[in-house]
Amino acid sequence: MLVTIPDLLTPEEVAYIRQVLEGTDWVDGRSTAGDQAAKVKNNLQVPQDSPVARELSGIVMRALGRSPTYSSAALPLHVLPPMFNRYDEGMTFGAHVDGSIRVIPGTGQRIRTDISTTVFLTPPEDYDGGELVVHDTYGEHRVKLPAGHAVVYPATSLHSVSPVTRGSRWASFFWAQSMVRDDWRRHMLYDLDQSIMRIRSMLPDDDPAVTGITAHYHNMIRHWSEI
Ligand SMILES: O=C(O)CCC(=O)C(=O)O
Ligand SMILES: [Fe+2]
Repeated sequence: MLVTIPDLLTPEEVAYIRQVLEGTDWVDGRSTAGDQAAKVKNNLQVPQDSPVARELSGIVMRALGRSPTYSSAALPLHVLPPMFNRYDEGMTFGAHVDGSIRVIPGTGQRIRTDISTTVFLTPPEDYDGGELVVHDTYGEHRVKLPAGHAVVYPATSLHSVSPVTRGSRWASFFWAQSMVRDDWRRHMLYDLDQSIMRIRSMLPDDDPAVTGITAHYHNMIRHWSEI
């Protein structure tokens, strides 16, 4: 399941993050990639342990905390600190699958990467190319969103970033371990949650139909979650 989250970051947050990123050092993105991904990866990243990365990561984490869409789509158990990357003209990231296990810097805790997220930080009119291309069972999805918007997709899917042919594409990207490992189950829960919200806009919260379907949602989570 691929879910877009409009305005995850406010325009002020995007402007602040971009301003800080303007003045920071970037390193070769291959430093955090596994063997196969490193061969097809050509981008730049902010070093994960730099004070800038830590500060900006916090802004993105707080934005996730206020997003009901992220919570509902990802059902996150652990979120790795968001990182920051850029693709200047000619840069690209070929087809790869993200590494399945990553270590939370500082704590050493291992997390399983169930869900990948990209938060776009550059307005689409400022660059050509640079689409995130996600392959799933229904085919290929090309994603290029306004600055501040995010896309959430299963970390199990093959994906790539097409070459940037003009300008520079900046983004924040990160992984989460979900309480529900299976993408199809998460999809069903997300659809059910959307339907519950529509039903709740039509019926009072104490209507037996509302309590019944809400109980069903929670019982499915209880049944499927690993925490
Ligand atoms: O830049 C992006 O949108 C995705 C980055 C990515 O796929 C990765 O770092 O593994
Ligand atoms: Fe990736």
